[in-house]
Amino acid sequence: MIDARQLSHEYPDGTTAIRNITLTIEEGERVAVIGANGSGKSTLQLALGGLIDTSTGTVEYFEETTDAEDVRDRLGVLLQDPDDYLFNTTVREDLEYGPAQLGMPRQAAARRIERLADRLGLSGLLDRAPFRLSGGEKQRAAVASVLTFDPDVLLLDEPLGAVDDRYRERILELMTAHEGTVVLFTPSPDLVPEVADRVILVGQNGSAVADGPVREILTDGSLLRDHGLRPPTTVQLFDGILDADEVPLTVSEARKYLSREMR
Ligand SMILES: Nc1ncnc2c1ncn2[C@@H]1O[C@H](COP(=O)(O)OP(=O)(O)OP(=O)(O)O)[C@@H](O)[C@H]1O
Repeated sequence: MIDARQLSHEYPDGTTAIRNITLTIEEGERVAVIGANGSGKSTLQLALGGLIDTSTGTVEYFEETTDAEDVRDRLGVLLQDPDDYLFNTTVREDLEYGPAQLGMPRQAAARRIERLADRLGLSGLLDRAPFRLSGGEKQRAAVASVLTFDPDVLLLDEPLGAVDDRYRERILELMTAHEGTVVLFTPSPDLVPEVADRVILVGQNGSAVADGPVREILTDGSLLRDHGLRPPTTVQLFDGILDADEVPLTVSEARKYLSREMR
């Protein structure tokens, strides 16, 4: 789906944000790109989404093209700042924008928007001006706006930062239910096992320092700490008590483990 070769990017002020990153993301994969603040995740997302011209390297999409504009309708890129998505007069218009750009039939688009608005608690806010939404509402509206046109690949930069637990669950469910490929960029290892089966760790110098199965990377405390992160809370909790191959990665796995043990 996405084949990136030797991506490096230096911003005009001389900051090198990503260094020589090569990665391939296959159809249907669920990948989390993790890294500390400033490690280069957002820059990598912009590069994979074809929104910056990197200093070096190429990205090939769907074995077809290296020009993201040719496949814009197949890429759902959610940037970190919801304000980048919400620029129309009302939330409804923002949600209608993507499908309209792509020529989706009006009725199908309306049904999709209604369903997403319902799932994300936006139904009562559709006629509101986006700048009059709360931070979490804006983020939910931005998530809805990339899902409206059902892209083959979702590239989501921290889609959960501002939302409360109820909508966090809903967004995770929508990500899990998405039939295509999902790439989540996040500084929070805790989130990763909820959505991904593969992790790419970006080190603080902007290079990809590890790429592998979720359990292998998230239970490697020293690797994560070396790059400014910590293992998920449950892994920390069971550190030294359970082996890496049995340690619960999520709260629900931990509950199952404890209820079995305490029976
Ligand atoms: N427009 C810019 N001009 C100059 N430097 C930038 C620019 N945007 C980001 N950087 C720098 O590039 C590096 C990588 O930033 P990036 O936003 O990609 O990191 P990140 O991993 O997404 O961080 P966070 O977790 O804080 O969102 C940082 O050192 C940052 O200061």
